[in-house]
Amino acid sequence: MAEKLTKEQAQEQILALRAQLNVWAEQYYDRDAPTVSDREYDLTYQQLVNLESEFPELITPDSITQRVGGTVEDEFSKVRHEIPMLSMGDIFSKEELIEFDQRVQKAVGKPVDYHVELKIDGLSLALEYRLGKLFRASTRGNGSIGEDVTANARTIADIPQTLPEPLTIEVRGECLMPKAAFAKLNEKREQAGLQVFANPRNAAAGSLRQLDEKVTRERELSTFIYTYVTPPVAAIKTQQEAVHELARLGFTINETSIEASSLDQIFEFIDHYEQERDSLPYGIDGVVIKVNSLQLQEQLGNTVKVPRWEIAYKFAPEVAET
Ligand SMILES: NC(=O)c1cnc(N)c2cc(Br)sc12
Repeated sequence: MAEKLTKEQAQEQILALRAQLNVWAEQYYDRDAPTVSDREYDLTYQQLVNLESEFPELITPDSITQRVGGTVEDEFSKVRHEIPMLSMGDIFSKEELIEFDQRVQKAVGKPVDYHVELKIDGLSLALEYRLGKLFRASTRGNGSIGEDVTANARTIADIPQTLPEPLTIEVRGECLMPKAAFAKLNEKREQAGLQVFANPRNAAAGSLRQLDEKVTRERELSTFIYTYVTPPVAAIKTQQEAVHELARLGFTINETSIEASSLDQIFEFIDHYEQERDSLPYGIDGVVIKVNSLQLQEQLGNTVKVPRWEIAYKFAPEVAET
């Protein structure tokens, strides 16, 4: 017969089990790359449930056992994206950007203007409104099927719950955790003996995909919205106009974006933000260069996987502070 644990021993084991389960759940949800079998996860989860039932005074609201559902398999209902949430082609040099511009000019038969935007280090988010009310929020998932995170999105301060007009639209952007919120969260987690998040992107993903939206609310998430998906609005001819319309409707847009009629302007933007990156209050991992004309975006279309009208210029990974 195993010796009965003291309360201190039980507390230690409970914290360790929670930390491990949180890491596994985050891997399963944030990167769709589980490192353990469902069986190993479930056995460990059951160990925690047994310990907490033996020592109920040690149960805390943030324990993974306190989530509705609880196990990783059935946390979010699925959402089908009628218009797939595509990723983007990546480039890593100005020579490749010149090649991208040449491909675009060749395809449309003339030089084009671009809209240049920071690539935010967060996770993609789709927001659907019905008659001006937030109807549904979903993650990218695999591009066609994402998770319904509506309850969580309602806790994010800069997401409008109601639009100034009774519009039925879908918009998309990035959900992020600002660097200051990330530092504060990790400090709290370290003090509680919990696994810290590796970076703001994982912290945003882990926070948006919380089953308990009260936890999401505490995480100080924010958004930058950059795509007006549907319905097409005849008066909106360019990405720049689309972003201005998003701002008019109350969405948070990233004010650094510019229109560029030359590659030199784009190079200048890239150089500036590659240098300024550390001083920004949010994480970025590059620059997105989009053909500004929506008609030309339509004409260029997409390859099987990525649009032909936009490209992500990626910065070198940041050197982690030791
Ligand atoms: N400005 C943008 O379009 C933008 C910013 N940040 C991102 N992580 C992404 C991802 C896609 Br796909 S587009 C985009």
